[in-house]
Amino acid sequence: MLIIGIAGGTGCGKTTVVNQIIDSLPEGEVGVISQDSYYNDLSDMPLEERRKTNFDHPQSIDFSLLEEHLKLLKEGHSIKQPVYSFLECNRTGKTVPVHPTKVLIVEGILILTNSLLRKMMDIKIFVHADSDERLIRRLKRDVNERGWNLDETLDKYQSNIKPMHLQFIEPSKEYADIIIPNNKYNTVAVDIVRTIINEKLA
Ligand SMILES: Nc1ncnc2c1ncn2[C@@H]1O[C@H](COP(=O)(O)OP(=O)(O)O)[C@@H](O)[C@H]1O
Ligand SMILES: Nc1ccn([C@@H]2O[C@H](COP(=O)(O)O)[C@@H](O)[C@H]2O)c(=O)n1
Repeated sequence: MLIIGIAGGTGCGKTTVVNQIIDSLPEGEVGVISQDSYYNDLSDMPLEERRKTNFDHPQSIDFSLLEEHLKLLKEGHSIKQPVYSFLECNRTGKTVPVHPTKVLIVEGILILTNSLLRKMMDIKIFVHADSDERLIRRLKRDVNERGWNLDETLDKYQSNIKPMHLQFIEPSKEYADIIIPNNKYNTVAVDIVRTIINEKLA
C-alpha cells in the first residue's frame, strides 16, 4: 500500500486536490481517509460547549485511533471509520467500512504534525494557499455549509484558526516532499501526483 499524506491550512484546497487526483484513477484502487473523521468523541459535552472547542489544535484529534486504523489498513484489514457531523460538532455514533486499497490518501490540516503518521507515509504533500484566499473560502463554507454565522467564523479565525495555523500547521510544511501552490487551480501538480500513483498501480 502506498500512503500519501495531504496537509495544508483550512481552505487551501486539500479536498479539491484529493478529488482531482482520484477522479481519473481506477475506482476502488485509491482510498481516502480524512482527519476530520477522527475528531475526538465529545458526547459528554452539550452542543453549546462542543462549539467552543478549539478544533484546530492537535489535541482535538484522536490520533491514536487514526494511527491504529492506518496500521490495520496497511496490514490488509478493513476498518470501521467514525462518521463526523460538523453541524453537531461530534461523531454521529455511526461508522463506515473502509477496505484496504493499493493507494491510500490521508488528508487533514494536522496530519503532518504527527511523527508516527509521518513515518507511515510514503509521500507527504502540503497544499499552500495564501491566508486571505483561505479565509475567504472558509467564510463561504462555514456560513453556507457548516452552521456558523459571519461573526462566529471571524471570531474563530482570530482565536483558534490563525494562531493554530501559525503554531502547528505552517511549520509542518517542512516535512513535505511536495508543496502544491493552490491560489489558483493547479492541474500540473495534480497531474504529477497522478503519474506517481499510476506508476504504483501499474
Ligand atoms: N484553487 C482554487 N481556487 C479557487 N477556489 C478553490 C480552489 N481550491 C479549492 N477551492 C474552493 O475553496 C473551498 C475550500 O476548498 P477545499 O478543497 O474544501 O479545502 P480544504 O479541504 O483544504 O479545507 C471550496 O469551496 C473549493 O471549491
Ligand atoms: N466541528 C468542527 C470541526 C472542525 N471544524 C474546522 O474544520 C477545519 C478543518 O477542516 P478543513 O476541511 O478546513 O481542512 C478546522 O480548521 C476546524 O476549525 C469546524 O469548523 N467545526
